[in-house]
Amino acid sequence: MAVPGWLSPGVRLAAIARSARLSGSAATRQAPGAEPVGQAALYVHWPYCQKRCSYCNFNKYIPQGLDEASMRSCLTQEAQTLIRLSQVQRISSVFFGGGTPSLASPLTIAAVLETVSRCAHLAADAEITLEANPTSAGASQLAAFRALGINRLSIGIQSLDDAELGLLGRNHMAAEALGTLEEAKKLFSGRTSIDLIFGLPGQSVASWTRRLEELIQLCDDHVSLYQLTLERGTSLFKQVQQGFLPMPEQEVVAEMYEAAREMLRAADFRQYEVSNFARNGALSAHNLSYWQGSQYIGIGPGAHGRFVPRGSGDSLREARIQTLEPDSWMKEVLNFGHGTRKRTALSQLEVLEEVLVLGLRTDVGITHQGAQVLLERFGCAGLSATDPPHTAPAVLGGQSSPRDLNPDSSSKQEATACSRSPEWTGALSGHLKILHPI
Ligand SMILES: C[S@@+](CC[C@H](N)C(=O)[O-])C[C@H]1O[C@@H](n2cnc3c(N)ncnc32)[C@H](O)[C@@H]1O
Ligand SMILES: C[S@@+](CC[C@H](N)C(=O)[O-])C[C@H]1O[C@@H](n2cnc3c(N)ncnc32)[C@H](O)[C@@H]1O
Ligand code: SF4
Repeated sequence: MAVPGWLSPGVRLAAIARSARLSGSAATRQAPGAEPVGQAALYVHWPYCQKRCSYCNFNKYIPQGLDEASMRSCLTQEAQTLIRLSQVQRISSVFFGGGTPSLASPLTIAAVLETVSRCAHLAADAEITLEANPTSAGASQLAAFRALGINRLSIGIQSLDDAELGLLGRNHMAAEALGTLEEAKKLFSGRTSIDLIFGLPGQSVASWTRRLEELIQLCDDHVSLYQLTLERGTSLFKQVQQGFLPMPEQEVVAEMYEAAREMLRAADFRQYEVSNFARNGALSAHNLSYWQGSQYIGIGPGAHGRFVPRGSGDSLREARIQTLEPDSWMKEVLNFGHGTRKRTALSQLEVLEEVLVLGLRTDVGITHQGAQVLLERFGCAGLSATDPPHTAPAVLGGQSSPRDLNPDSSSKQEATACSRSPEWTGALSGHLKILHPI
């Protein structure tokens, strides 16, 4: 299963399993995988931060003599190359993530948006998100970002406790976070999101819920809650390994999560994904498009993408990763027009697996209607999602059980075989009955 790690920061399987119980609530969104092929979401990675947080292993660098004009020109060049390669006519949403994209100059953000609008249709009301760190440097430009077209802001508040912020190695204090939130709510009313982390060393259920209660009084209409993941290679990981910091027990962390869900529900938030809560319909269109299995293009160092490179005559969706290190990435963009380091053609079965796993993260889950669309889209029209598993001889090199149906190979020939295989459909049917037992 090749779902990128960044899709689930801090969320463990236990939490996913818990949230699967949500499956089956009001199905108002588009069926998974039903996105028109002529459109994609666009992710733009800004790889720089002012300081390394103690827990973070995302692709980020502390800049030394950053040449922002070159970075800008490479981002626009890569956006142009990959949008053309995908042949999409419409970009449905744009997300500037990082790293700390609020440290980029408004000129850079504007240049990327201008290029996107030149290469494809970007609707005036398309969701365009920027992640901001609540430092004075990050917050000072918010009005400028709003003016150039950013219409959703995601603020990395993480905690309202200064001691916890110190432990996390953040370079902001709780007061700055609250100041940035106030400012953001004026500029991005109804479209300001906050990120919080729970399950920190030394944190108790009581200290977590007290701070969360405070934030629920002050926040806007979107909250993301991430359980801390101890990532190898981070300084927090080392401190915990060496016994200097005690991690809370898993049961305590589970209690934190359940308590937070309850509090947010009481404040009219809908939990629409394992880690995400929205009220007044403020669901993130961009992040939803990941969970719905839509195409997305990733530009910038280390960005991930999932799209069909129709411009080169291909018809299979590819998982793409851009070169991680910014200077190497820039050289590649200058030489080739893009810095794609890894391309993996995905078989239809692999795409379907991703769609199923990601769909399970949402409250809508995998519905019968969505399953039908999937079956039709992946070449199995006419077979019902509730058909019993077939037992005919396997086509996939002797594999016969659902668990085995995960071919590493992604050759086009095999993908075609997969899509028509009765075993494949049977495996899917079996899964669907488990996932959505209405
Ligand atoms: C990679 S950051 C980028 C945005 C911005 N620089 C910030 O720190 O908010 C996006 C989100 O991932 C979260 N994150 C990063 N590492 C994490 C970890 N080890 N466990 C849980 N969440 C993590 C961050 O806290 C943040 O809310
Ligand atoms: C953890 S999510 C936080 C989203 C936020 N809570 C919101 O509601 O908008 C955002 C982070 O995931 C990572 N990310 C998102 N899309 C990505 C992509 N296509 N390629 C690489 N990283 C991505 C980036 O590090 C980004 O900072
Ligand atoms: S500011 Fe965000 S991206 Fe940068 S190190 Fe901290 S958590 Fe990671």
